[in-house]
Amino acid sequence: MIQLNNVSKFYPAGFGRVYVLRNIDLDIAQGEFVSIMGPSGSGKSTLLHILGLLEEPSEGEYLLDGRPVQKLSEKQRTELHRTQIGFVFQAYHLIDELTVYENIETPLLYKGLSGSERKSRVAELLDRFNMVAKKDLFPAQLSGGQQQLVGIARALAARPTVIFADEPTGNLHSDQAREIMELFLELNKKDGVTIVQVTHSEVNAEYGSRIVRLKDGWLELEKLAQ
Ligand SMILES: Nc1ncnc2c1ncn2[C@@H]1O[C@H](COP(=O)(O)OP(=O)(O)OP(=O)(O)O)[C@@H](O)[C@H]1O
Repeated sequence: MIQLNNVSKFYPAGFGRVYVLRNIDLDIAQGEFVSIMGPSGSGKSTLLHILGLLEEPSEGEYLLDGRPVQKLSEKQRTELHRTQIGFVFQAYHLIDELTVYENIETPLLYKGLSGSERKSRVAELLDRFNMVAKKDLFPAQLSGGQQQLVGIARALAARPTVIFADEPTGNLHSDQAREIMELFLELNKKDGVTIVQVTHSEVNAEYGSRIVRLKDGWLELEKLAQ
């Protein structure tokens, strides 16, 4: 589903370049749950942003479902983003002025769905995440864990095939973090959503079926499971 071939990312620095990612080869199959780990500054978020089409590689090729992403037009890429990809951020990135309901509905406004279809999708997510009673509250009136649930519900609203999550539990207590990880596991196992998460936590990483590690922008060789 996801294939990176020799992908690098660099930024200009003085007369040279500073490399953030170097010669990354990575294959992720549909239905996998992959955890990306590595020290601070090793390039994890940059890699996730490239995978989630939020940034472009400087070199190399990214194939998503066999299609070379760099060759797509801006319009095709936006379309792909809206239909296939959900992104979950550590800091939630909810819209403060919108209610829980409206935040979850936002990605659906661009999809040309009927009002009743939108309503039923949001209702289904509110129900699944036990947030029905909170639907008219604003993000500031929720706990961190609840805000992240809304962030995930929003990411799922358009029924993406893959979720990219950048330290989704980084701001949460361990109980809330466990709840989010259990939810990811369920989405992966039951709904077949491919999940790629960046995490600093070994405990969270173990929820994934595979852990890939970055160091100084290099992908370390994967150890085979015992
Ligand atoms: N726009 C930019 N210009 C120059 N350097 C950048 C830019 N964006 C990121 N970097 C550098 O790229 C490196 C990797 O950043 P990245 O956020 O991907 O790391 P990370 O592994 O996610 O770190 P953390 O765990 O601390 O979030 C960092 O050294 C950072 O300073």
